[in-house]
Amino acid sequence: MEDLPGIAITGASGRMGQMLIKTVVESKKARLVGAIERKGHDWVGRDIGEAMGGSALGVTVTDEPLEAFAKAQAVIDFTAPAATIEFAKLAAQARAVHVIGTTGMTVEDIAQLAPCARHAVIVRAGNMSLGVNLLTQLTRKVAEALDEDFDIEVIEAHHHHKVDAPSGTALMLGEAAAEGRGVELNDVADRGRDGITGARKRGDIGFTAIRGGDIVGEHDILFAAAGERIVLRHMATDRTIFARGALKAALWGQTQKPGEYDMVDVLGL
Ligand SMILES: NC(=O)c1ccc[n+]([C@@H]2O[C@H](COP(=O)([O-])OP(=O)(O)OC[C@H]3O[C@@H](n4cnc5c(N)ncnc54)[C@H](O)[C@@H]3O)[C@@H](O)[C@H]2O)c1
Ligand SMILES: O=C(O)C1=N[C@H](C(=O)O)CCC1
Repeated sequence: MEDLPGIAITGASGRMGQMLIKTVVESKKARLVGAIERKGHDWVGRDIGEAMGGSALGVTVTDEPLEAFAKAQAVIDFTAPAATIEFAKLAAQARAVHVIGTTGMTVEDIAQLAPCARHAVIVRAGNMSLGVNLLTQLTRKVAEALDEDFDIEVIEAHHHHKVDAPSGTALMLGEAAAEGRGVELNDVADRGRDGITGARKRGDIGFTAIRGGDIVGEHDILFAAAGERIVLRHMATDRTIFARGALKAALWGQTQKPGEYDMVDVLGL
């Protein structure tokens, strides 16, 4: 048991944090060594298992990430952009693999990860599921095969707590479609239409975000032309798909050289 890679989970009380704790505890390939929450959170100082309403797991929730990371071989981090940038620096210091599921990071945020990736492995993806990462490949292929007579729209739906839009997954799919077309997503993305927008611009990739109830995550890539439409769809019904992918990335990262990777690397797609 002591030989198994030790995993620290940030944002331990969150929707994904709790799912990750369960996934690591149930795994025969890893052990839970740390649970981190933000300063002032009422779970700090409590056993994580008891705080989650179950039996004690022998891991106390801490607000001192570096202490927890120093005991870990990997950190799995589904929190918020500002927290993730700080965690990247600390994971690099601790030489721990940093698996980042956090979405809503800006280009400037992401640029701050590069110096950390000189010292430690970083695996980052807006979606850690096998299905979505496979779908990015299909999206690229379909976009490559069709010309701009087909309008591309990415439509996503998530629960009403989600704070960022478009979702990280929608942006991954948009990137894949843009790559297939041989264009830069930044040059063609049409986000947040409202009012008299004018007619749709040929070649644009549009994004629509729906927020409601407890939707785990749904993504459609629509290719719409005169007289026909193709729709590629992924529907997540359970957050375990993200947690399992993240744990797979943490284990995969143990044998990699420092650098930045994504789930396509992990899954070998
Ligand atoms: N990549 C994926 O596959 C995937 C899947 C699901 C969610 N996500 C992303 O993961 C993130 C979290 O989603 P969620 O639904 O679990 O949100 P959540 O709000 O339920 O959880 C976030 C947690 O992070 C904690 N946190 C914030 N700042 C912190 C800090 N400085 N130190 C320690 N903890 C801190 C919060 O207290 C909270 O417990 C979002 O960005 C979401 O989009 C990604
Ligand atoms: O619940 C969330 O938040 C999710 N975020 C990711 C995204 O932004 O795409 C993955 C799906 C769930």
